[in-house]
Amino acid sequence: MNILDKIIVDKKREVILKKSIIPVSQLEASVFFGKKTISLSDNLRNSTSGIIAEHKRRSPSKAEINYSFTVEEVTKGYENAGACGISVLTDGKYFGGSLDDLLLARATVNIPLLRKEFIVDEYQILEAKAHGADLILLIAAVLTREEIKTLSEFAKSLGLEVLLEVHNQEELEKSIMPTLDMIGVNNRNLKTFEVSLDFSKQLAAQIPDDFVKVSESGISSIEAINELKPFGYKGFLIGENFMKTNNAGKAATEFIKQL
Ligand SMILES: O=P(O)(O)OC[C@@H](O)[C@@H](O)c1c[nH]c2ccccc12
Repeated sequence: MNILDKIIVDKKREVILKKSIIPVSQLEASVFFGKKTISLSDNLRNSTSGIIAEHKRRSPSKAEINYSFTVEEVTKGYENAGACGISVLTDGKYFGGSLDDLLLARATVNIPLLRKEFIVDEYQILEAKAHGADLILLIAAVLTREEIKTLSEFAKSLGLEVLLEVHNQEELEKSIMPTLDMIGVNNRNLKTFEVSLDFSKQLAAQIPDDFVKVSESGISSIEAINELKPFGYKGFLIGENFMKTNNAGKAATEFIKQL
């Protein structure tokens, strides 16, 4: 079994357990159900930098990136740096994140927040809304077209935007539908961890213009962004490059200043 399959098996068990402990009615009682969300796609369309900065403590490909920051200092730093939005990893087992991280981020910043999670069930979208997210991620590699449709429609019904992540042409072709706002090409193969900007470059032309194009992972230089922009990319998701420093906010500030 590859790592992605393992994560999904664990995630499905986790969702079953959580559903039995926290009922939907409790999630729906959250103050965030009465609040409007902020649009990341609008921010990206109107930005010259397009940076979506990620809060990421560790990953399956890197045992430890950084455990010494608080969520507040990282997210405040990203907001002050001029990021268009922030991605918050909420998976615990593989990424060391939590829904509390999302809640703390929401209490700290006023820019769009992505719940970065392996979403397999509508329940997780309710959790995202209940903890202050503005958008969710759907990963084409682990969902059928029917699932992408149901989950994205559900997200939209709650006012959340949808970023759909693909890694190859087949995933892209099966996924295109009007309930998506942004399409992200992951430069990292989640099954093998191979990273190359070529994945973004190769798929760009096949992404219809109605979706904001986002390039995700393995971006660590201004040159990389300048290479990707001519392919139509408006958003750039960066985690490790900021989180591995001793001041993520400062690293993001210095990066964005050059764009
Ligand atoms: O740290 P990086 O290489 O800058 O990557 C950030 C982000 O793209 C990556 O964390 C990511 C992209 N898609 C995902 C899906 C699940 C978990 C994590 C991810």
